[in-house]
Parts: sequence; structure tokens; C-alpha cells
Amino acid sequence: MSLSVDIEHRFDGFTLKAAFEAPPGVTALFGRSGAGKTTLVNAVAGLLRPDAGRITLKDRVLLDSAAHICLPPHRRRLGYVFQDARLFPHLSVAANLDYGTRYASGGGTAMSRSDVIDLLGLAPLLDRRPRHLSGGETQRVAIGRALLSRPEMLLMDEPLAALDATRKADILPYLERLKTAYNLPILYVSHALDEIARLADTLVLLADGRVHSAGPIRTLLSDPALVPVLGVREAGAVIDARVTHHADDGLTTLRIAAGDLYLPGVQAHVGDVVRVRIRAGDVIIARERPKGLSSVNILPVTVTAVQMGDGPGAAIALDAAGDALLARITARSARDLGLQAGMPCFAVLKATSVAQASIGQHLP
Ligand SMILES: Nc1ncnc2c1ncn2[C@@H]1O[C@H](COP(=O)(O)OP(=O)(O)OP(=O)(O)O)[C@@H](O)[C@H]1O
Repeated sequence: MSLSVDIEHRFDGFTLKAAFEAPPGVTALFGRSGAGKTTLVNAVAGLLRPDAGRITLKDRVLLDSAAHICLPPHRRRLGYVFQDARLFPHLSVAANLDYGTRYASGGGTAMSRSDVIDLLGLAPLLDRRPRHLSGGETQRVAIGRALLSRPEMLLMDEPLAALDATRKADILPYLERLKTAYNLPILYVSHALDEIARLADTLVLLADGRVHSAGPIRTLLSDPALVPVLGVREAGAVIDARVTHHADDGLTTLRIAAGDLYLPGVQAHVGDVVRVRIRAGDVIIARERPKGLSSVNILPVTVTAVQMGDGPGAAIALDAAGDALLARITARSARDLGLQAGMPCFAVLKATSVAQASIGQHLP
């Protein structure tokens, strides 16, 4: 286990009482505004001293209120990337990076300055001042500075929240590379499920200062019971698929265990494994294999669970030859089709419904 957290903290009108474990990889803290994400990550960083609790990173105790241990931030060996990058405005990018190196605590990731510059594409920016950088570039420098402090874990609090969709799409591949190239555990705070679905291995779902659910991302994103918590529009499973062919008409063929998927605009090489997020609302269920349909993605599946919602909707969990999928249909359709666990049927996906933004490089 990389990080283990069990803390309590009370503000006027808000109580945080949360425990979770972050294994190696990217652990996402997800929850609505005010759920307690920043309070929790600040407690891990040492920027907030919780009323009570214990936090360990690998075998080091960062906080143990019973033993009166509370390491100051600079002794925790953590890199912190904030939503507002907090670069030094009077220093060049190079000097901002040097600042990270100067305060390297040692022991953490052994990335050299040139590794970091390459990984984050910073070479053309080194002589610039922060005011001459775009939002995405600024965040890349902030990440570089945090990495050069040789942290044992990176804490990222809404690092992309201030960026527009295009800049966000620009920076996500860098985060994916960071994750795959270096074995650095990351605690990633976000209220954007699309980012989390692309990056995270583990999901910790916070609600009202408590951990509502925690576990592997694939399990939680395909759990029909969590659809109302994750948001009915955003909920959807992630699956890994291998790129097998790019056709001249722009459609890419991706292989999953249940068959082939045909999706537009997949920017990955043949042979690459990519993570594809399929929103529950984009999946239609048919009892028999549909004929004469414009959709090209029809997969044989088995219903694994039916979750009727409080309103007109129902969430249906599906097994596609070992890959979990989720569909959101009306409760009326679920009843009319007589859907129940164990029933074989077909999942229909519109090719254009899986946006490029939902496709990320494979994160083992
Ligand atoms: N210093 C403080 N004093 C009093 N209350 C605070 C303080 N910091 C946070 N809170 C309260 O604690 C609750 C959790 O805040 P927190 O910032 O941790 O939530 P969050 O999940 O990060 O939200 P957001 O996504 O909006 O950043 C909120 O109700 C907030 O008003």
C-alpha cells in the first residue's frame, strides 16, 4: 500500500471522517463540491492538521495524532500540484524547475531534470516567464517542478479544473505518460469524471465528508448502484481495447473480448491498448441481435444486475465476455424487455457516441 489515511476533522458545520488506502498507481478522490476532497488532500500534504487520525506513506508515519506526530509539509516527501499552478512569476520556467530540484527531499522518484523536461515537453518553454505561458503549459511546468522535488507521491488537487476542454485534452496525455513511464503513486483530486475515467486505477468516492465507496476504478464505474452518486449523465464503464486497424473512412477498429468496436478519431497506433469510456446513456439494449440498424457496434452481452432508480431510469450492468459495461435505459424499457440477471442480450453502441476525449492510452 502506498498511502493509508484515516482521519477526522471538524469545521463549523462540516465534519470529515474518512479512511482509505491508496495502492500504487493513480488514486482519484472524487466527489461533489464541498464533499471534503481538498480538506483530505491538505491533511495528507500537511497543510492542515486534522483533529485526529493517522496517515502513513509506505512505511513512514506522516501523522499520528495519538503519538503526537505531525510531520511538516517539507518533510513528507510529497509533490503538490494545485489548480492554480503557483509558479514564481518573476522566475523563468527553467528557474522555477530549479526551485523544485533545490528542495528535493530525496528518496522519491529518480527523474533527472532532462527526463522531466522531455516527459512534459518543456524544452521550448525554458526561457519564458509564467505570464507568457498558456494555462496548460503553466500546469506542465508546475507538474515538472513538483516532480523535481523527488517526491514519493504526487498530490494533484484539480490540476486541470482551470483549463478549457482543448487545453485539458492537450495535457491529459502528459499525465498518462507520467503514470506509465514512472511508477510514481498519484493522489488525484477531481470532480470531473472524464479525467478520472482516463487516469485513475483506484477511485475513492467522497460524499458529505465520508468515503461512500472505494475500490478499483473498473469495478466502481460499472456498478449500477453508484450511477446516482456518480451522476446519471456521466456514469459509464471503462474498458481496455486494442487498436487493430485504421480505415480510410476514419473509423478505427478496436478489439475487445466480446468482438470488435468501430470508433471514429482514435489517435493511437495499431497494436496500442487504449482505455475507452462508454457512457451508460450511450448504450442501448436489445433482446435479439438487431438487423438493419445504422449502428455498427453490436456486442453480445449478459445482464448481470438490474438497478431500478427512484425516477424513470434504470441502470443495467452487463458482462461483455469478461468486460463490464453499463447501460442506462428507462425503467419502463427494463420492465418491457423483462431484463434480469443472467439474461443474454445485445448491447448497441453508436460509434460516434464515444468521443475522442474518452479514449486514453492504456494504463497498466
Ligand atoms: N478553513 C475552513 N474553515 C471552515 N470550513 C471549511 C474550511 N475549509 C473547508 N471548509 C468547509 O469544509 C467543506 C469541505 O470543503 P473542501 O474544500 O474540502 O471540499 P471539496 O470537496 O474540495 O470541494 P470543491 O470541489 O468545491 O473544492 C466545505 O463545506 C467547506 O465550506
